Amino acid sequence: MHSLASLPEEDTLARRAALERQRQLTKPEGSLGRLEALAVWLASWQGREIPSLERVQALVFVGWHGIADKGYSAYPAAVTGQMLANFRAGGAAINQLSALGGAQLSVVPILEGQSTAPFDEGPAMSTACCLQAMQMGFEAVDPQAQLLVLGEMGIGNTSSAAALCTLLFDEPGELWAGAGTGLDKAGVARKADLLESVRQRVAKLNPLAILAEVGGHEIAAMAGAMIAARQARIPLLLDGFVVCAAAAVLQAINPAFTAAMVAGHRSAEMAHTRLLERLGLPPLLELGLRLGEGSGAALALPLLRAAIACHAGMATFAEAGVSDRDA
Ligand SMILES: Cc1cc2ncn([C@H]3O[C@H](COP(=O)(O)O)[C@@H](O)[C@H]3O)c2cc1C
Ligand SMILES: O=C(O)c1cccnc1
Repeated sequence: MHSLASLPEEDTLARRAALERQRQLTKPEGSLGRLEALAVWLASWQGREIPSLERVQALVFVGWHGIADKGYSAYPAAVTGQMLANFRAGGAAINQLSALGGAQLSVVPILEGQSTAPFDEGPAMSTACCLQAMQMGFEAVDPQAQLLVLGEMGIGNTSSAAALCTLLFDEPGELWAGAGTGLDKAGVARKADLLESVRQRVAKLNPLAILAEVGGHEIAAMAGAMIAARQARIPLLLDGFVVCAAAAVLQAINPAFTAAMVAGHRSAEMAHTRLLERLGLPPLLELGLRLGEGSGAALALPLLRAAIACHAGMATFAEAGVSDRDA
């Protein structure tokens, strides 16, 4: 996975060309708002003045969590494997939304049949296991993809993601505990206690050690995929709280990671707002989703397509014979 200390930069020439093109298109400067920035962002990471989204990859990683047997999710741990079958049969939300957004979906179980250890007792994963899961994610990325959408499935993984945030930012667990699949108030309070006890138990660790300590296999795989994408300069569309927690691990290693990321949506999971602020990423959509699977990112894909459609298809002032403001 090479060094994470130096990451490839965006293509500043492509960026400048895209900015210049935006200036010449037949609209008041800035009038397409974030669509303009999205087109320029895609151009700068794809390294071309006019970006393309013909080849979009959606990767959903599935992981099994030891903590899921301890009542921190509203649903039983068995749902993880059952949903894996549902993804394969085409029956999950992400199957519909990735098809609608024009993404090629792959579902990748990470260390199937092997749960992480419950992190209330000790480390969730060994370092070797964490690296293995990261490697699986790394290798799942299509090097030719023009954009990557990541998603996850794993009952218990909002506890894992919240524990990651608690340790990465060294903040009280109650700031990061949310309802996940639908815990009630008492359930969320118990989840906050879990996070706080982990914070007391675990000494200050580096970000990768934190990932092994409280992460899930699918979260480690997402981190690996994010590294692969970044090293290939593939821009990344983020989903909800759990995907963003994987991104936070990388941001803690190198803050430059987030430059190639856009947040597809703000999830209804309470702490996602706080996490997006920490990542410095304003969300594109806010629809009250709290599903995961990459659903919120897939839903934002048509916005990126709209940005490119305008960027690529609009006439310039010169082409259309329309007077520019200084004329
Ligand atoms: C049927 C079903 C489908 C899902 N698809 C995603 N999740 C989401 O819920 C889980 C995290 O929430 P918690 O930490 O509360 O368990 C993850 O699997 C996540 O992807 C689902 C959950 C369920 C029940
Ligand atoms: O925001 C998310 O990613 C999320 C929220 C609830 C359940 N699973 C995922």
